Amino acid sequence: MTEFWVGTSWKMTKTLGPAREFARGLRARRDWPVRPFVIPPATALATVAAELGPDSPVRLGAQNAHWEDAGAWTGEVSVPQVADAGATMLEIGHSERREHFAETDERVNLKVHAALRHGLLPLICVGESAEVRRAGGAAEFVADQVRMALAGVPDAVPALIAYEPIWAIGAAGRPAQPEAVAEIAATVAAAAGARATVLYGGSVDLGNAVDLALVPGIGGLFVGRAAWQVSDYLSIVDRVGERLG
Ligand SMILES: O=C[C@H](O)COP(=O)(O)O
Repeated sequence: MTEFWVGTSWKMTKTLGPAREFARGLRARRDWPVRPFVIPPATALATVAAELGPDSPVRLGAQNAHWEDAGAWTGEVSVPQVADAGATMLEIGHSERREHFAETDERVNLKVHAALRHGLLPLICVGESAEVRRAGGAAEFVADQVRMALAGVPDAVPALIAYEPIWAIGAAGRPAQPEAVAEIAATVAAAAGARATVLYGGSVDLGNAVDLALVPGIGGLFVGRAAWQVSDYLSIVDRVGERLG
């Protein structure tokens, strides 16, 4: 297995049946040429964890958790709760959460600390809007997001940073060019130091995965729609694994 990460977030898709089916497809896989991870909705975490089994090489993540450990926060889940359900990593600061759920840089930082307090690996999402990129401020914007997310976190603590430009995400998005990704990967590395592994996300698919995986400074791919079928996810894993292996 290379150290290169390839994972998918299901966002708000899949009830328990399809979640179980995806997890069975992962469990059936014996050899992994990359470091796999899957990030189901909170409702499916325990089911997927049970299907994967205790020693699975597939890392399980939660899409969100509150920064407090417990309390009167109706509708929220805490880091201890998602950990109890099987998560060992925590996605924080996805642009959809920043835009729709008031996930500010301050809250991102609180959630990073909460994840680390409970031994979860933070997967911190950063990325600029189309307006910021057009104005020439993408690198500075992303560097600021990274610095604020990691404020107060000791240098030696590992973290994954997913660079996901907002304009690249989703059905209306277009994948970033490798040159732009390389520039931001270097920017993130400078802001976060050696503890950070930089992933790229935003309209990754089978056709562009290798080009994006080969970008200097990129240590993983974070895939959405193109990996929501387990066979499609495994095709991306295989194609990237063949080129990096
Ligand atoms: O969580 C994954 C990213 O938001 C990318 O989503 P996408 O591959 O569907 O553009």
